[in-house]
Amino acid sequence: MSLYCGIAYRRKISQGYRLLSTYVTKARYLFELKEDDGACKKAQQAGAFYLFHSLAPLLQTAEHRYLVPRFSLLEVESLLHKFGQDAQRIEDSVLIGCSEQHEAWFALDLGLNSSFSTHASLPKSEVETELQGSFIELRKAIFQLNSMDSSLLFTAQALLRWHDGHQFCSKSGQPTRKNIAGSKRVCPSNNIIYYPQMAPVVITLVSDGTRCLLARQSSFPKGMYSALAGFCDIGENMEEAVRREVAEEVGLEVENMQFSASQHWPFPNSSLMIACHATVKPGQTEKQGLNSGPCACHGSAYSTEGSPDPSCCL
Ligand SMILES: NC(=O)C1=CN([C@@H]2O[C@H](COP(=O)(O)OP(=O)(O)OC[C@H]3O[C@@H](n4cnc5c(N)ncnc54)[C@H](O)[C@@H]3O)[C@@H](O)[C@H]2O)C=CC1
Ligand SMILES: [Mg+2]
Repeated sequence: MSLYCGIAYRRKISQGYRLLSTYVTKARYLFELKEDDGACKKAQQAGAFYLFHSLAPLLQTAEHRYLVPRFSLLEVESLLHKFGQDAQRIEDSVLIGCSEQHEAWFALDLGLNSSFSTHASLPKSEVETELQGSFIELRKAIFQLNSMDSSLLFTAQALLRWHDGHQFCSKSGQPTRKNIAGSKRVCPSNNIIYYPQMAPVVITLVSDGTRCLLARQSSFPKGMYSALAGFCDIGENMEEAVRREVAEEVGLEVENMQFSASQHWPFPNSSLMIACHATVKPGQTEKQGLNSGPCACHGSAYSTEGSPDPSCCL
């Protein structure tokens, strides 16, 4: 279906929302907010805002867990007013989801320099005092957040980071303009549309049927091992990326593979982590890293320096 037909179809269908599942109506509502600036602005009126400072989310502590406070549009406006800024800064916010009742959720970064040149970063510690919370690095907070909060904050951070890094058109050099939802940026001089991007990454647990292979990079903390991961090259499908990464990093040839699960991962930039299980032939389990040469560390993990650095254990 063409995009135009798709929108018309969705509008027509919207009259019959009640007949559709909650998930479908929610997905279509979010699509509408991404396409229609007026609808998205209206949704901000009754929406909820998650606040960030230089990509760190505002969190509050409660019994060894982090809570993620949300603010109404009025509360955000009043906060901005208190720090000498006007409500125009809210146009820097990005849509990150909505509730089943269609309360739209947005994220706004008060620390990044605003696209509106008059709006500088707000003072972090004064905002923290005012809001009775702390801006905490997301990586450090992950394990004290519930899964819904961490998924929303992952999305928010990735989107805020993408907008911060894509303020100019790579063809004309002119400033690009975001739509209200933040689902795209457009260059006014040539109408090129930029959409948020993420890089596909395969992460593969290799096995010979009885044992699994873990490896470590020299940048990992001591004692940390993981499955093999790598960015997909342009033109590759998932299967080719798995075969190449396993060959490159540990010198093994994959015989079979199976998709297992996937996850968005915002660090250090937005990736779509595609998790697979792969097997190598039982007779072909001699590993050969790029830097470490053949290894025969059956049963015990060891580390060599250098990167990429498959210190492995099969
Ligand atoms: N086992 C692991 O190494 C784990 C990795 N991850 C995630 O997977 C990602 C990929 O894993 P790596 O082993 O680092 O990948 P990798 O094995 O492909 O090596 C990284 C190198 O790939 C090149 N590269 C190609 N496309 C790139 C792109 N779009 N962005 C950045 N570099 C690119 C760069 O030269 C970079 O130094 C990591 O950034 C990390 O976020 C997550 C959990 C575990
Ligand atoms: Mg790798």
